[in-house]
Amino acid sequence: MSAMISISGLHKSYKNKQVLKDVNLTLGAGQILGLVGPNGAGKTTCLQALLGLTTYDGDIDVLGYNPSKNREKMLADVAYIADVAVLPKWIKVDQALTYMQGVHPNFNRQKAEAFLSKTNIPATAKVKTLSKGMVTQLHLALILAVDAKILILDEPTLGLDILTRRQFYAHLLEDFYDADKCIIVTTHQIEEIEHILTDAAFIRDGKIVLDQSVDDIRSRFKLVAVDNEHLEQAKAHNPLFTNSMMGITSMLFDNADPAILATLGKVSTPTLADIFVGMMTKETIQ
Ligand SMILES: Nc1ncnc2c1ncn2[C@@H]1O[C@H](COP(=O)(O)OP(=O)(O)OP(=O)(O)O)[C@@H](O)[C@H]1O
Repeated sequence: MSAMISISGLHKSYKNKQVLKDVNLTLGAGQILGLVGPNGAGKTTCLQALLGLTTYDGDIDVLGYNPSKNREKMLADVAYIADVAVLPKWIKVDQALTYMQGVHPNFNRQKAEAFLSKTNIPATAKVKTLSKGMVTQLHLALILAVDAKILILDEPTLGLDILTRRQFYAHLLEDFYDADKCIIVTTHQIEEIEHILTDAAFIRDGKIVLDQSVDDIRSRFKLVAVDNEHLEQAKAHNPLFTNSMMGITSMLFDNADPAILATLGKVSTPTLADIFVGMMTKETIQ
């Protein structure tokens, strides 16, 4: 797999505050990476560096371009969407298409119109008269009509209801994604994007604390509903996270011996959200 995006030794500080600390990430065709972290972890700053929107120290290569030096050329093949609330309320649907045509060299207006013709969105409607779901569809039409190799989504579904959030990701897979493209999506709500990700990177206080394929993550971490008589024994195996609820104690283990875990209780594969909570609550990070 040759890299479409390569970030190495990325550091960023605002005044005296270091907000990105030695970030290293690589992404190739067919990968959908979830960059997940709590508020203020550095997700947006990382994407801004990637897009050449902020200064940084370190090396970033996007499709052979250095974003801080060749931003314009790079953006011909990169589509970037911040949260969908950024569409101005006063703009009409057809004006939004004209705007995109003006700013994006690879925007295909016919493709956007064909997508919109399958919705109930009138071309002359102003954004402020559309429901949130319709705004999402309009946003999708704008994204999908950009013939980009890389799609960068920063909290794309912030403020949308659960149905429209799900619809957004379903369309993304059906209408944008293919094996020649890659996508980075940031979110706090990992449970909603877990099913579309091939890879996940967890970021905490500007540091990447986990970066692996979802398959590898699922085989590395295990959740055990520990039998009461084995609690002390289980603790001795250093669980990453322990949660007791309604008389059941669940422990999350990282890279533990499956044969030992099986003696402690019922073993299952945790969701990425479970692992995220475990990694974020851990006091010290190796
Ligand atoms: N322009 C700026 N000037 C000073 N500090 C900034 C600036 N932009 C971001 N920061 C700081 O950098 C850190 C990372 O911010 P960033 O927006 O990248 O986090 P995030 O993970 O995207 O957070 P959220 O999920 O809340 O959007 C925060 O501590 C933030 O206060």
